[in-house]
Amino acid sequence: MNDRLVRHTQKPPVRIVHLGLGNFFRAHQAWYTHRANEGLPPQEQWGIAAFTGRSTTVAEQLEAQDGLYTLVVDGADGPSTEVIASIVAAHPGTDLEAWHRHLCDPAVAIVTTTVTEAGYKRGPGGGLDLDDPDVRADLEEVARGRRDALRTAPVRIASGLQARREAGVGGLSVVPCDNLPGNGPVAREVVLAAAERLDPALAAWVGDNVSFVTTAVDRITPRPTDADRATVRELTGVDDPACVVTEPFVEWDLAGEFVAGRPAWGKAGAVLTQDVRPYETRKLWLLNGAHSLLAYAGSIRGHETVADAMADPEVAGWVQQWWDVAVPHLVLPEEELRDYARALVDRFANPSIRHLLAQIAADGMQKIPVRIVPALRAAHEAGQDTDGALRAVAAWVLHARGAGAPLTDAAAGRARELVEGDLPDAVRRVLARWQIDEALTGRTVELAQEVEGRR
Ligand SMILES: NC(=O)c1ccc[n+]([C@@H]2O[C@H](COP(=O)([O-])OP(=O)(O)OC[C@H]3O[C@@H](n4cnc5c(N)ncnc54)[C@H](O)[C@@H]3O)[C@@H](O)[C@H]2O)c1
Ligand SMILES: O=P(O)(O)OC[C@@H](O)[C@@H](O)[C@H](O)[C@H](O)CO
Repeated sequence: MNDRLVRHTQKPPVRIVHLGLGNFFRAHQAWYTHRANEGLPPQEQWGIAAFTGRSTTVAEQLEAQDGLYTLVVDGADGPSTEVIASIVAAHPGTDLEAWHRHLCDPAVAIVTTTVTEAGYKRGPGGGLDLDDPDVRADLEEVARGRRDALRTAPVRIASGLQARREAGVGGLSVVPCDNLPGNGPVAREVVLAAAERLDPALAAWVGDNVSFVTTAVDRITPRPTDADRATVRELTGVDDPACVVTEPFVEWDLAGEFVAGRPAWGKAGAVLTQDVRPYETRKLWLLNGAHSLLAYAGSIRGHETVADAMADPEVAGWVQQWWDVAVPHLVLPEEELRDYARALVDRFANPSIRHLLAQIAADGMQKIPVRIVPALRAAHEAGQDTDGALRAVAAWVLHARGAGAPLTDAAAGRARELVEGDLPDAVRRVLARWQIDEALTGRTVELAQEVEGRR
């Protein structure tokens, strides 16, 4: 029998709890933790108890193989495989009993999250969206003294911290790992707002005992396919339904205090720094901004994946034009930024990474304002050409009107309202919502027609 996915050594203790057990977490934070654990006796290692958002599938798959899974790293040198052993317990997000139990464990020092940008449940002003039906349902649930059916990340974390405070086991650090600027302060604000509603004394305790670390994260990790699973079978002889395929490039920058300790992530190349902002903004604008442009304009042109869209010279030219708008408004040295962009061309073209544009297209209402609009505004104010950025906005308007990848957005209703009617009216409303000079309406309409006309 092939015992590749059987644990031969003692499991490390749970010291990290993760919310959002998806593909990226398994390619990134779990990989860094696995590498940091290497060479340490099991008792000194950091084990992770990971929770899905709600579904049970990945948790069941991982539990069936003792938390072990195959990570395939695929790039120019061909694929290599590694069994990752840092996840020691996997739970469906609906298992609130396990969630609270782990958070009361004095050995647990860190909560990491990958719950998507929309998962932080921010309202138009940036704070916790108290009008969100799921947030309201969660707050009503806790008001009734119940903790066993919570759905949203902010209330789940606040409720876990409440249990921890009641258990008297001290503070911990929350480490959000989603692509949004200032993810530490964002997580702090929504968790504190939820804690305040649970109990003002809890909010004060969180303020004094819980730190929120800001991170910039990078590793392109698409949703695995049946073909990926077949590749793992060929390479290892094992059928691993929980396998993940990722690229060789990996980056993690972290700034903030770890009040109860952390793994030696630096051993695996993570950068512990004072300020992640220059790296975070570079990545968010150049990588994620280009991804969003590709997702909308590329899918309208009939492409299915990032690599397909980048093979279309016209679309690749649009990406370069976006970088030309963004680069002058980033703070790192221009040569370093141009090198990063050149490397992105190869990363995007990696044929082994089938990254679906439809997956990246999700939640544009949350993403465009943070990855495209700030550079657009800065370029416009400086009197520079903004076409590269405006095209992304134009393509999103078309997408929200039904072109290209299907609209999947936590704010889909609001998006549809914004873009209904004549195209110029739709563009005008979108520019107003994102505080972009309405004088750019005519040019945005022309760029939309250009993208659409070449569908
Ligand atoms: N995939 C990547 O290449 C990549 C790279 C960098 C950062 N990220 C960040 O990680 C996030 C997740 O990406 P992924 O590829 O792992 O996606 P995924 O779909 O594989 O996993 C997402 C996980 O988050 C959970 N989730 C979704 N919405 C939630 C919510 N509202 N509340 C709580 N949990 C929720 C899901 O149930 C799932 O467990 C992205 O949105 C992005 O912010 C991804
Ligand atoms: O949902 P998003 O857009 O935040 O993420 C989709 C991709 O752009 C993203 O996952 C990148 O692959 C990743 O950010 C690379 O590090």
